Amino acid sequence: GAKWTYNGPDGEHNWSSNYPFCGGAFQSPIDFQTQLLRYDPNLPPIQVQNYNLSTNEQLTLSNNGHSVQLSLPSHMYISSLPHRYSAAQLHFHWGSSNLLTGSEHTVNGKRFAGEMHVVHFNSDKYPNISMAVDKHDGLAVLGVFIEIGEFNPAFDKFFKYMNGIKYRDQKIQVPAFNIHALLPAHLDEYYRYDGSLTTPPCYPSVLWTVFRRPVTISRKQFLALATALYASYAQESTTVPLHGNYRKPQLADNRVVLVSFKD
Ligand SMILES: NS(=O)(=O)c1c(F)c(F)c(S(=O)(=O)CCO)c(N[C@H]2CCCc3ccccc32)c1F
Ligand SMILES: [Zn+2]
Repeated sequence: GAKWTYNGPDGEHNWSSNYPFCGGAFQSPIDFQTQLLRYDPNLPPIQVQNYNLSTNEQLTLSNNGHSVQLSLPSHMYISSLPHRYSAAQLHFHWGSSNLLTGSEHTVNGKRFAGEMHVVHFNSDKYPNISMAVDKHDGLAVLGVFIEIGEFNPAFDKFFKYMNGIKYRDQKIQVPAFNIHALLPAHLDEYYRYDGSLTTPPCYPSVLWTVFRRPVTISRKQFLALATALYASYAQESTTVPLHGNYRKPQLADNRVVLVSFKD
């Protein structure tokens, strides 16, 4: 599709000229404002299966020009939703080296340092993510806020390979590891709403689950993420740093955000 960026003439305010859904309803991310929240006691804890991958599996770590993404095998899935949602990939959104605020969702205007998304597709109904990506019940994304704090050994399982994918479309194979270790504590506490892809084509096809509790990574780990990658190709003479890859909050319209916690 047409090229798009997070800033400049192809930035998010112009996405809708090439990608009409980006100007439509049910867009993501949104700001989780207290007055939008409604406690729902029937929201079950999130349960995932087969996230503890064996180290003799290999995953593809790639720089797609918009984010760093890690491919995930489809035998990983979410088991606590009405349909089975099988994993496809995980990726990140972050700020920049001097702007430690790059999450997409915000909580009463508070922006976290970054946000991880684990993208799944409805494998009960669709054979692969390409067939699911534009269907109303096609995708389920788990969102995890990232804060600066303690060093996080789980993230280093692939952060240490970032120098191999500095430029757009570079990819490497990395040993698989326990993806569950990337998730926060308390998978029973989360925000839930109907939304969209936060990048073009912005299809309103995502059941969002954003965990209340953040994970922490160290400042050194965050800077590695925020400064290692370029959105430009290796052979290009002008380098374009890959940072600030987060969409601003969209209108909630009259959407309700369900929460699984009372406080
Ligand atoms: N924030 S977000 O909405 O979760 C989100 C991103 F922000 C994001 F950058 C990506 S991307 O890395 O693929 C680059 C642009 O599509 C995705 N990809 C998804 C949806 C598009 C098709 C597809 C096909 C295979 C695997 C994953 C995906 C994405 F879903
Ligand atoms: Zn994302």
